[in-house]
Amino acid sequence: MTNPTKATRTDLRVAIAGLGPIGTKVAQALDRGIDGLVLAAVSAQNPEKHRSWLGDLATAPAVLGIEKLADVADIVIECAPAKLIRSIVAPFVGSGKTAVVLSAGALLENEDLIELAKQSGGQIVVPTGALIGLDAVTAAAVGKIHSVRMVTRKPVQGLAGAPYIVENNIDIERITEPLRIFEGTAREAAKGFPANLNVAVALSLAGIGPDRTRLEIWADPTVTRNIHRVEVESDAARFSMSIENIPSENPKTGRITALSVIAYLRKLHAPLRVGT
Ligand SMILES: NC(=O)C1=CN([C@@H]2O[C@H](COP(=O)(O)OP(=O)(O)OC[C@H]3O[C@@H](n4cnc5c(N)ncnc54)[C@H](O)[C@@H]3O)[C@@H](O)[C@H]2O)C=CC1
Ligand SMILES: O=C([O-])CC(=O)C(=O)O
Repeated sequence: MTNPTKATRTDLRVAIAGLGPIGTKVAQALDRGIDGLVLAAVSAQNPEKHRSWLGDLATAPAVLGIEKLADVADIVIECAPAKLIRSIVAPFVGSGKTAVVLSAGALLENEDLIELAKQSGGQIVVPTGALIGLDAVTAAAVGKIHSVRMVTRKPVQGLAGAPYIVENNIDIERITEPLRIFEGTAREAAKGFPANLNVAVALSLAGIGPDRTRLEIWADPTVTRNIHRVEVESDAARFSMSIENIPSENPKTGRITALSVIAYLRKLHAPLRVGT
């Protein structure tokens, strides 16, 4: 028997832009069922490549170009190459909808998207992703944060090909011990490592901004995980946190990133929300 007091609600329609390790896992989780949400559409560069597993889903989503997603969905999960951020996010936030942005580094060069969301009543959500503790950082930022420092260590294949490494002719392929390859701000890291250090930008947006958040990056042949250690000094608390991410099929991307998006989606209609 149905509960007569239970309000009826229309499911929110979710679109996924980019079917790499993040998009694939989130699509499968939505298909298995997340309360109040339905997977409406996906975008892929090469839809043919995904035909088999998409065909195994209980409910097949529409497969559309990124420019069509906002016609059929209320929320988009942007998990595509960073250069596509504007074409994915603008149609959603410009029509008062939500865009969950994984390519957080690219927000710094597309800050007007935040203004667009403000004008249109939309929202850009940067999930905690591959990082840890952004709830504590946003809480500390309500008071005064004095400093935020992050040290990242990645195996060589988690950094290979980054523009900063190529432009500076840094030879990391043959290193046998840890090598510090970068020291600077989160803004500088976003330019030099657009597909490797979104976490640094997410941290900076939660805290004291991309120009005051300091970062070191180490190429470390002795580790197999993407390791981030963060230290925060504030007038409310001093805290340090670290996370050791197991890489997904994309060595630059930790497995936990997709789980963070799924956790966010589960919270949207949950009767109990834990964490800010
Ligand atoms: N915020 C965070 O904590 C983290 C963010 N990221 C970022 O999230 C994004 C996605 O990560 P991954 O899934 O590992 O990336 P990926 O590069 O493995 O997958 C992206 C997918 O988008 C597809 N694509 C390319 N052009 C497309 C188009 N025009 N339309 C639709 N799809 C297109 C690609 O074929 C690929 O399958 C990246 O920008 C990555 O840097 C990754 C890890 C952590
Ligand atoms: O920030 C990123 O783009 C990815 C990352 O470091 C991780 O998954 O550990």
